[in-house]
Amino acid sequence: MLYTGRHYLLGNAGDGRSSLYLGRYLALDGSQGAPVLLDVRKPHAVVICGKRGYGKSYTMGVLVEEFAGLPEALRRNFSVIVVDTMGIFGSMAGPGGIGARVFTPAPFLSEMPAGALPFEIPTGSLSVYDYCELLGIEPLSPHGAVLASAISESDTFSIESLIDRIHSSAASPGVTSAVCGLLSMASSWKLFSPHASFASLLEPGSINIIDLSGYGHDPGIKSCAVASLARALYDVRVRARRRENGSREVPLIWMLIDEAHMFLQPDSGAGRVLVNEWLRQGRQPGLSLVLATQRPSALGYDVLSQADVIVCHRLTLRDDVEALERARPLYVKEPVREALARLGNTRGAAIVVDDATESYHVIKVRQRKSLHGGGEPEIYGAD
Ligand SMILES: Nc1ncnc2c1ncn2[C@@H]1O[C@H](COP(=O)(O)OP(=O)(O)OP(=O)(O)O)[C@@H](O)[C@H]1O
Repeated sequence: MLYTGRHYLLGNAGDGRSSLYLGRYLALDGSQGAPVLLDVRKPHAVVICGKRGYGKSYTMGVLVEEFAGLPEALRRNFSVIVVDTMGIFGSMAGPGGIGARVFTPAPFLSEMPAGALPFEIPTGSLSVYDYCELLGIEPLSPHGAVLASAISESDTFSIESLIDRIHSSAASPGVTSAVCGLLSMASSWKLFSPHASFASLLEPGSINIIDLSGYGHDPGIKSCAVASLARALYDVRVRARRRENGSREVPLIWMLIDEAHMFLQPDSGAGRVLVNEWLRQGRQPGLSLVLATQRPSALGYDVLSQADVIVCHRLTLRDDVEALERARPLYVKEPVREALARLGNTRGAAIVVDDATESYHVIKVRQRKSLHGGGEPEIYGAD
């Protein structure tokens, strides 16, 4: 939409034609003013933070809805991929949704609404270090060496073929049985396949929800899925960028990750690829990242300072406020604590800090059009 009236465009200068409508400016008296938009002509690194229940996943959903609502010709530039750790974005698929597709690992497909698709990780997309991290093996131990040697035998392997290779190797029985036991556990997750590919996530204009909530008890498995996905998508866009000349071979990717602090530990595979490749180098290949978290302090200074847009809902923990204060750009004159006080208890209210325009605003994120799956469950039978 072309915005001729007064509006605030975050992330770039322009007329708002290629932008997502986030909400409205929120005045001190609680009244709402001019529209606030986020440009999508350039890639962005966005952090959405706030304490529990004040609107992080709701705001992420608004961004996804806005992508779905872009005019077809514009929308086809993008592929939107949501890493859904809590299973709350599935309502964007199916009736009353926005045409999103849900992908989930095979063991959880039967729990999903009809139409959900299998999510598999290509075995070759992970490094030896990733497998060691996933299985809790020290890479420089005899166990790590056995695993590394089995993986390096050929580019195409299944977890089951690794087990066979290790059984027929000269490794000691103790090491063999320990590593094969761990690999059998990984095989039971039904998450890996030598023939898997992420190509279907790259359909132009598609909105894809990767529901990993089934592995609720195990953050390591989710982290491994994110590492694999993030690395493969980075490689695809880097290669496409070299060949693209006036046309789009692979859509620009917006990856949105809820509960992002789980994936940004600097010593994890997911943390390394998200920080070193997506945040530091993602602009050139056209990769945008949206990270939502309750705990901005757990993201670390590096991540907060790399973000070019920060959307901060109500926050009360000292560590989190101080983390944002440390990353506060010079153009934000007001201390974060004072700015946050202006939000009060309003759900969906947020401070938005924007590097491109070197400005910050208090906004109220717009209401969702599709059902938000993240509200608290109701209590029945109380009356
Ligand atoms: N912009 C908004 N407009 C109207 N209501 C909102 C808005 N943002 C949030 N809410 C309300 O607040 C509730 C909680 O929001 P949300 O689920 O996004 O919380 P959250 O910050 O992601 O919490 P958690 O960290 O527990 O996941 C929503 O179910 C909705 O009712």
